[in-house]
This record gives sequence, structure tokens and C-alpha cells, in this order.
Amino acid sequence: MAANIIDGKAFAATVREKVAGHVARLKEEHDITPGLAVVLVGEDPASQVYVRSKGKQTVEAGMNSFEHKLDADTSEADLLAVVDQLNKDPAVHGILVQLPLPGHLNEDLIINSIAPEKDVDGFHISNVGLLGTGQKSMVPCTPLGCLMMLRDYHGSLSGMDAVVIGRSNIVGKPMAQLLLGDSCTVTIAHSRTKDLPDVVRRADIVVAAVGRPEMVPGDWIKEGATVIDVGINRIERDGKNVLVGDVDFASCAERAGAITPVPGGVGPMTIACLLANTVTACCRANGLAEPEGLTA
Ligand SMILES: NC(=O)C1=CN([C@@H]2O[C@H](COP(=O)(O)OP(=O)(O)OC[C@H]3O[C@@H](n4cnc5c(N)ncnc54)[C@H](OP(=O)(O)O)[C@@H]3O)[C@@H](O)[C@H]2O)C=CC1
Ligand SMILES: Nc1nc(=O)c2c([nH]1)NC[C@@H]1CN(c3ccc(C(=O)N[C@@H](CCC(=O)O)C(=O)O)cc3)C=[N+]21
Repeated sequence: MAANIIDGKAFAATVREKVAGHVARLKEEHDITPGLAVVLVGEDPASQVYVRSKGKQTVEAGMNSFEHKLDADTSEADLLAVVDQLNKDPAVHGILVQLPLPGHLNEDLIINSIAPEKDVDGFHISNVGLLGTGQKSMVPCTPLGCLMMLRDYHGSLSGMDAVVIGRSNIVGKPMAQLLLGDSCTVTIAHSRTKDLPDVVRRADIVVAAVGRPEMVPGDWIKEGATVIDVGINRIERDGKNVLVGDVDFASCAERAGAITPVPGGVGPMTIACLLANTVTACCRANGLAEPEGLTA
């Protein structure tokens, strides 16, 4: 079987269009412009690329973008002060602190200092708890983007067997919560999982979020399964720098029913969902009805 390619890039463009529509309506009817603040500590080149692309797309959607670039040796107290200032700023509806942070900074402490209602990454413990108990929260962008593509492709996910490979707080765990919320039977696999190939072979839905280039080969994939590749790995191939996912695309596409490519799959959806979360946060902050179809 040759898999259907799930075009995350095109899907993300439709999400951004919806976002832009809501932004225009907020301006026209309420004189409100949603604002997203991104805090980048240090000069990690990949982070800089991502932050730039996010800022550009925020402005293209009609929103305000605020960028705070801090030195790699910024103290915890100084970073907390920046977050505090953004928490208090009424023009800022969403705050994202780019991860990973330099080693001397306590990530949990910093993330939990963000006002939960402005935490558009959905990483604050309050949002994690709300998501885990099925209450209204801010939903992490990458898992939300994956869920949107899965729902769009399958309609209902109810009763499907899903395997999430990876148990990080930013991707694996919230992804598993969302799939559970949609009534999948969910398995979370990780580096200590016994017989990963066997676990993956049972899955109707495979979400790979490992950070190991092309780790999942096609012969682990059940015929007709849906494969969502979250991995973003820069490797050198034939003397060139290329971007590959956590699954071996060519062999997985031979067996899967549908698969997301890298680049052009989950990545663009992540940024689109960040914009969507910012609009959602802005509506909630102003007591306005939330846009439909932009949250989980
Ligand atoms: N497209 C996008 O928008 C985004 C992409 N990413 C990408 O997704 C990938 C995962 O990111 P993230 O969750 O932050 O990564 P982490 O490094 O935080 O987590 C990786 C997970 O994979 C597990 N793992 C590692 N090796 C194996 C193995 N051999 N078999 C099974 N499981 C294994 C680890 O297990 P254990 O817990 O036991 O160590 C861990 O739970 C990366 O490539 C990252 O770049 C991340 C965020 C957004
Ligand atoms: N607080 C925080 N929130 C995040 O959401 C967050 C983060 N920190 N740190 C880093 C990871 C990674 N991440 C990506 C987003 C988009 C692409 C993306 O758009 N990728 C393009 C390719 C881009 C390229 O060519 O490099 C694609 O897959 O098509 C990739 C990776 C968000 N992250």
C-alpha cells in the first residue's frame, strides 16, 4: 500500500487562515489585538530559526509579536522578572519561553511562573492538571497539531489502538492524554519499553516523538496504520544537511495508510496551534466566546 501523505504544511495554512479571521473580528468588533510574547535565552541556532518563523507568522495573522532576547548567562531572577512583567502586561495574551533553557536555569520554576491563562505552550502544572482531568486548559501545541490532523483524517478516533513513542512532558505525555480523551486505547513507549517493535505493530496510530533519526522502520508498522512523525533531526547525508523525522519515511510509507512527512508535517502545525492558542487565550482573557475548531 502506498500511504496517503498528510500535508501538515497545507493544513497549517488553513488553521492560520482561521486564526487570521478571528483576529480580524476581534479587532473590528472589540478593538482588541491578540499579542504573543516569545522569550529566547541564549543563541541556539535552531531556536533562533523557530522563533523568527513564529514571529513572522504571528504578524501575518494580524497579531502583535513581542520578542525578548536575553543573554545565555541571564540569571534566574532576571528571567523571572521578564516573565512577571509579561504576566502583568494587558497587551500580552500568550507567553512562550523557548526550551531548552541554558543549564543554570530551572525550567520547571520558570515555566510555572508564567500565568497559566497566558501559558500558550500548555506546560504550566495547572494546565497539565486540567488536561489530565479533562477540564478546559491550554493544550500543548505539538500534540494539539497532531490531534487535529488525526481527527481530520479519521473523523472519530474512538476505540483505536494508539502508541506514543516518547514520554516527554512537552510531547509524549500530553499527546497520550489527548488520544485518551478521544477514547483511543493508549500505550506510551519509552527507552525502557520491552520489545518496542511488537508494541508498535499492534497500533492503528503511531506517534513517534523520540529524537532519534529514522528510528522506526517500516516493518514495525501494521498494514494501513496512521503514522505521525514528530521528530525533527538534522543529519548529514551525502555531504548535505537534511531534516529527517523519527521514522524511516520511505519504508513506513509502504505499509502505512497515512503518514506525515518531515519537513512539512507536524512542525508547521505546531506553530499554527501556537497562534490558535494565543487567540483562544485572548478571547478567554476578555470574556469572549472562544473560536470553534481551534482547541481540543
Ligand atoms: N515538530 C515539532 O513541532 C516538535 C518536534 N520535536 C521533536 O520531537 C522529538 C522528541 O522531542 P522531545 O519529546 O522533546 O524529546 P525528549 O528527548 O524529551 O524525549 C524523548 C523520548 O524518547 C524516548 N526514547 C529515547 N530513545 C528511545 C528508544 N531507543 N526507544 C524508545 N524510546 C526512546 C525517551 O525515553 P526515556 O524517557 O526513557 O528517556 C523519551 O521519553 C525530537 O526530535 C524533537 O526535535 C519536539 C517538539 C516539537
Ligand atoms: N517553549 C517551547 N515550545 C515549543 O513548541 C518548542 C520549544 N519550546 N522548543 C523547540 C521545539 C521544537 N519546535 C518546532 C516547531 C516548529 C518546527 C517547524 O516548523 N519545522 C519545519 C521545518 C523547519 C526547518 O526547516 O528547520 C517542518 O517540520 O516543516 C520545528 C520544531 C517547537 N518547540
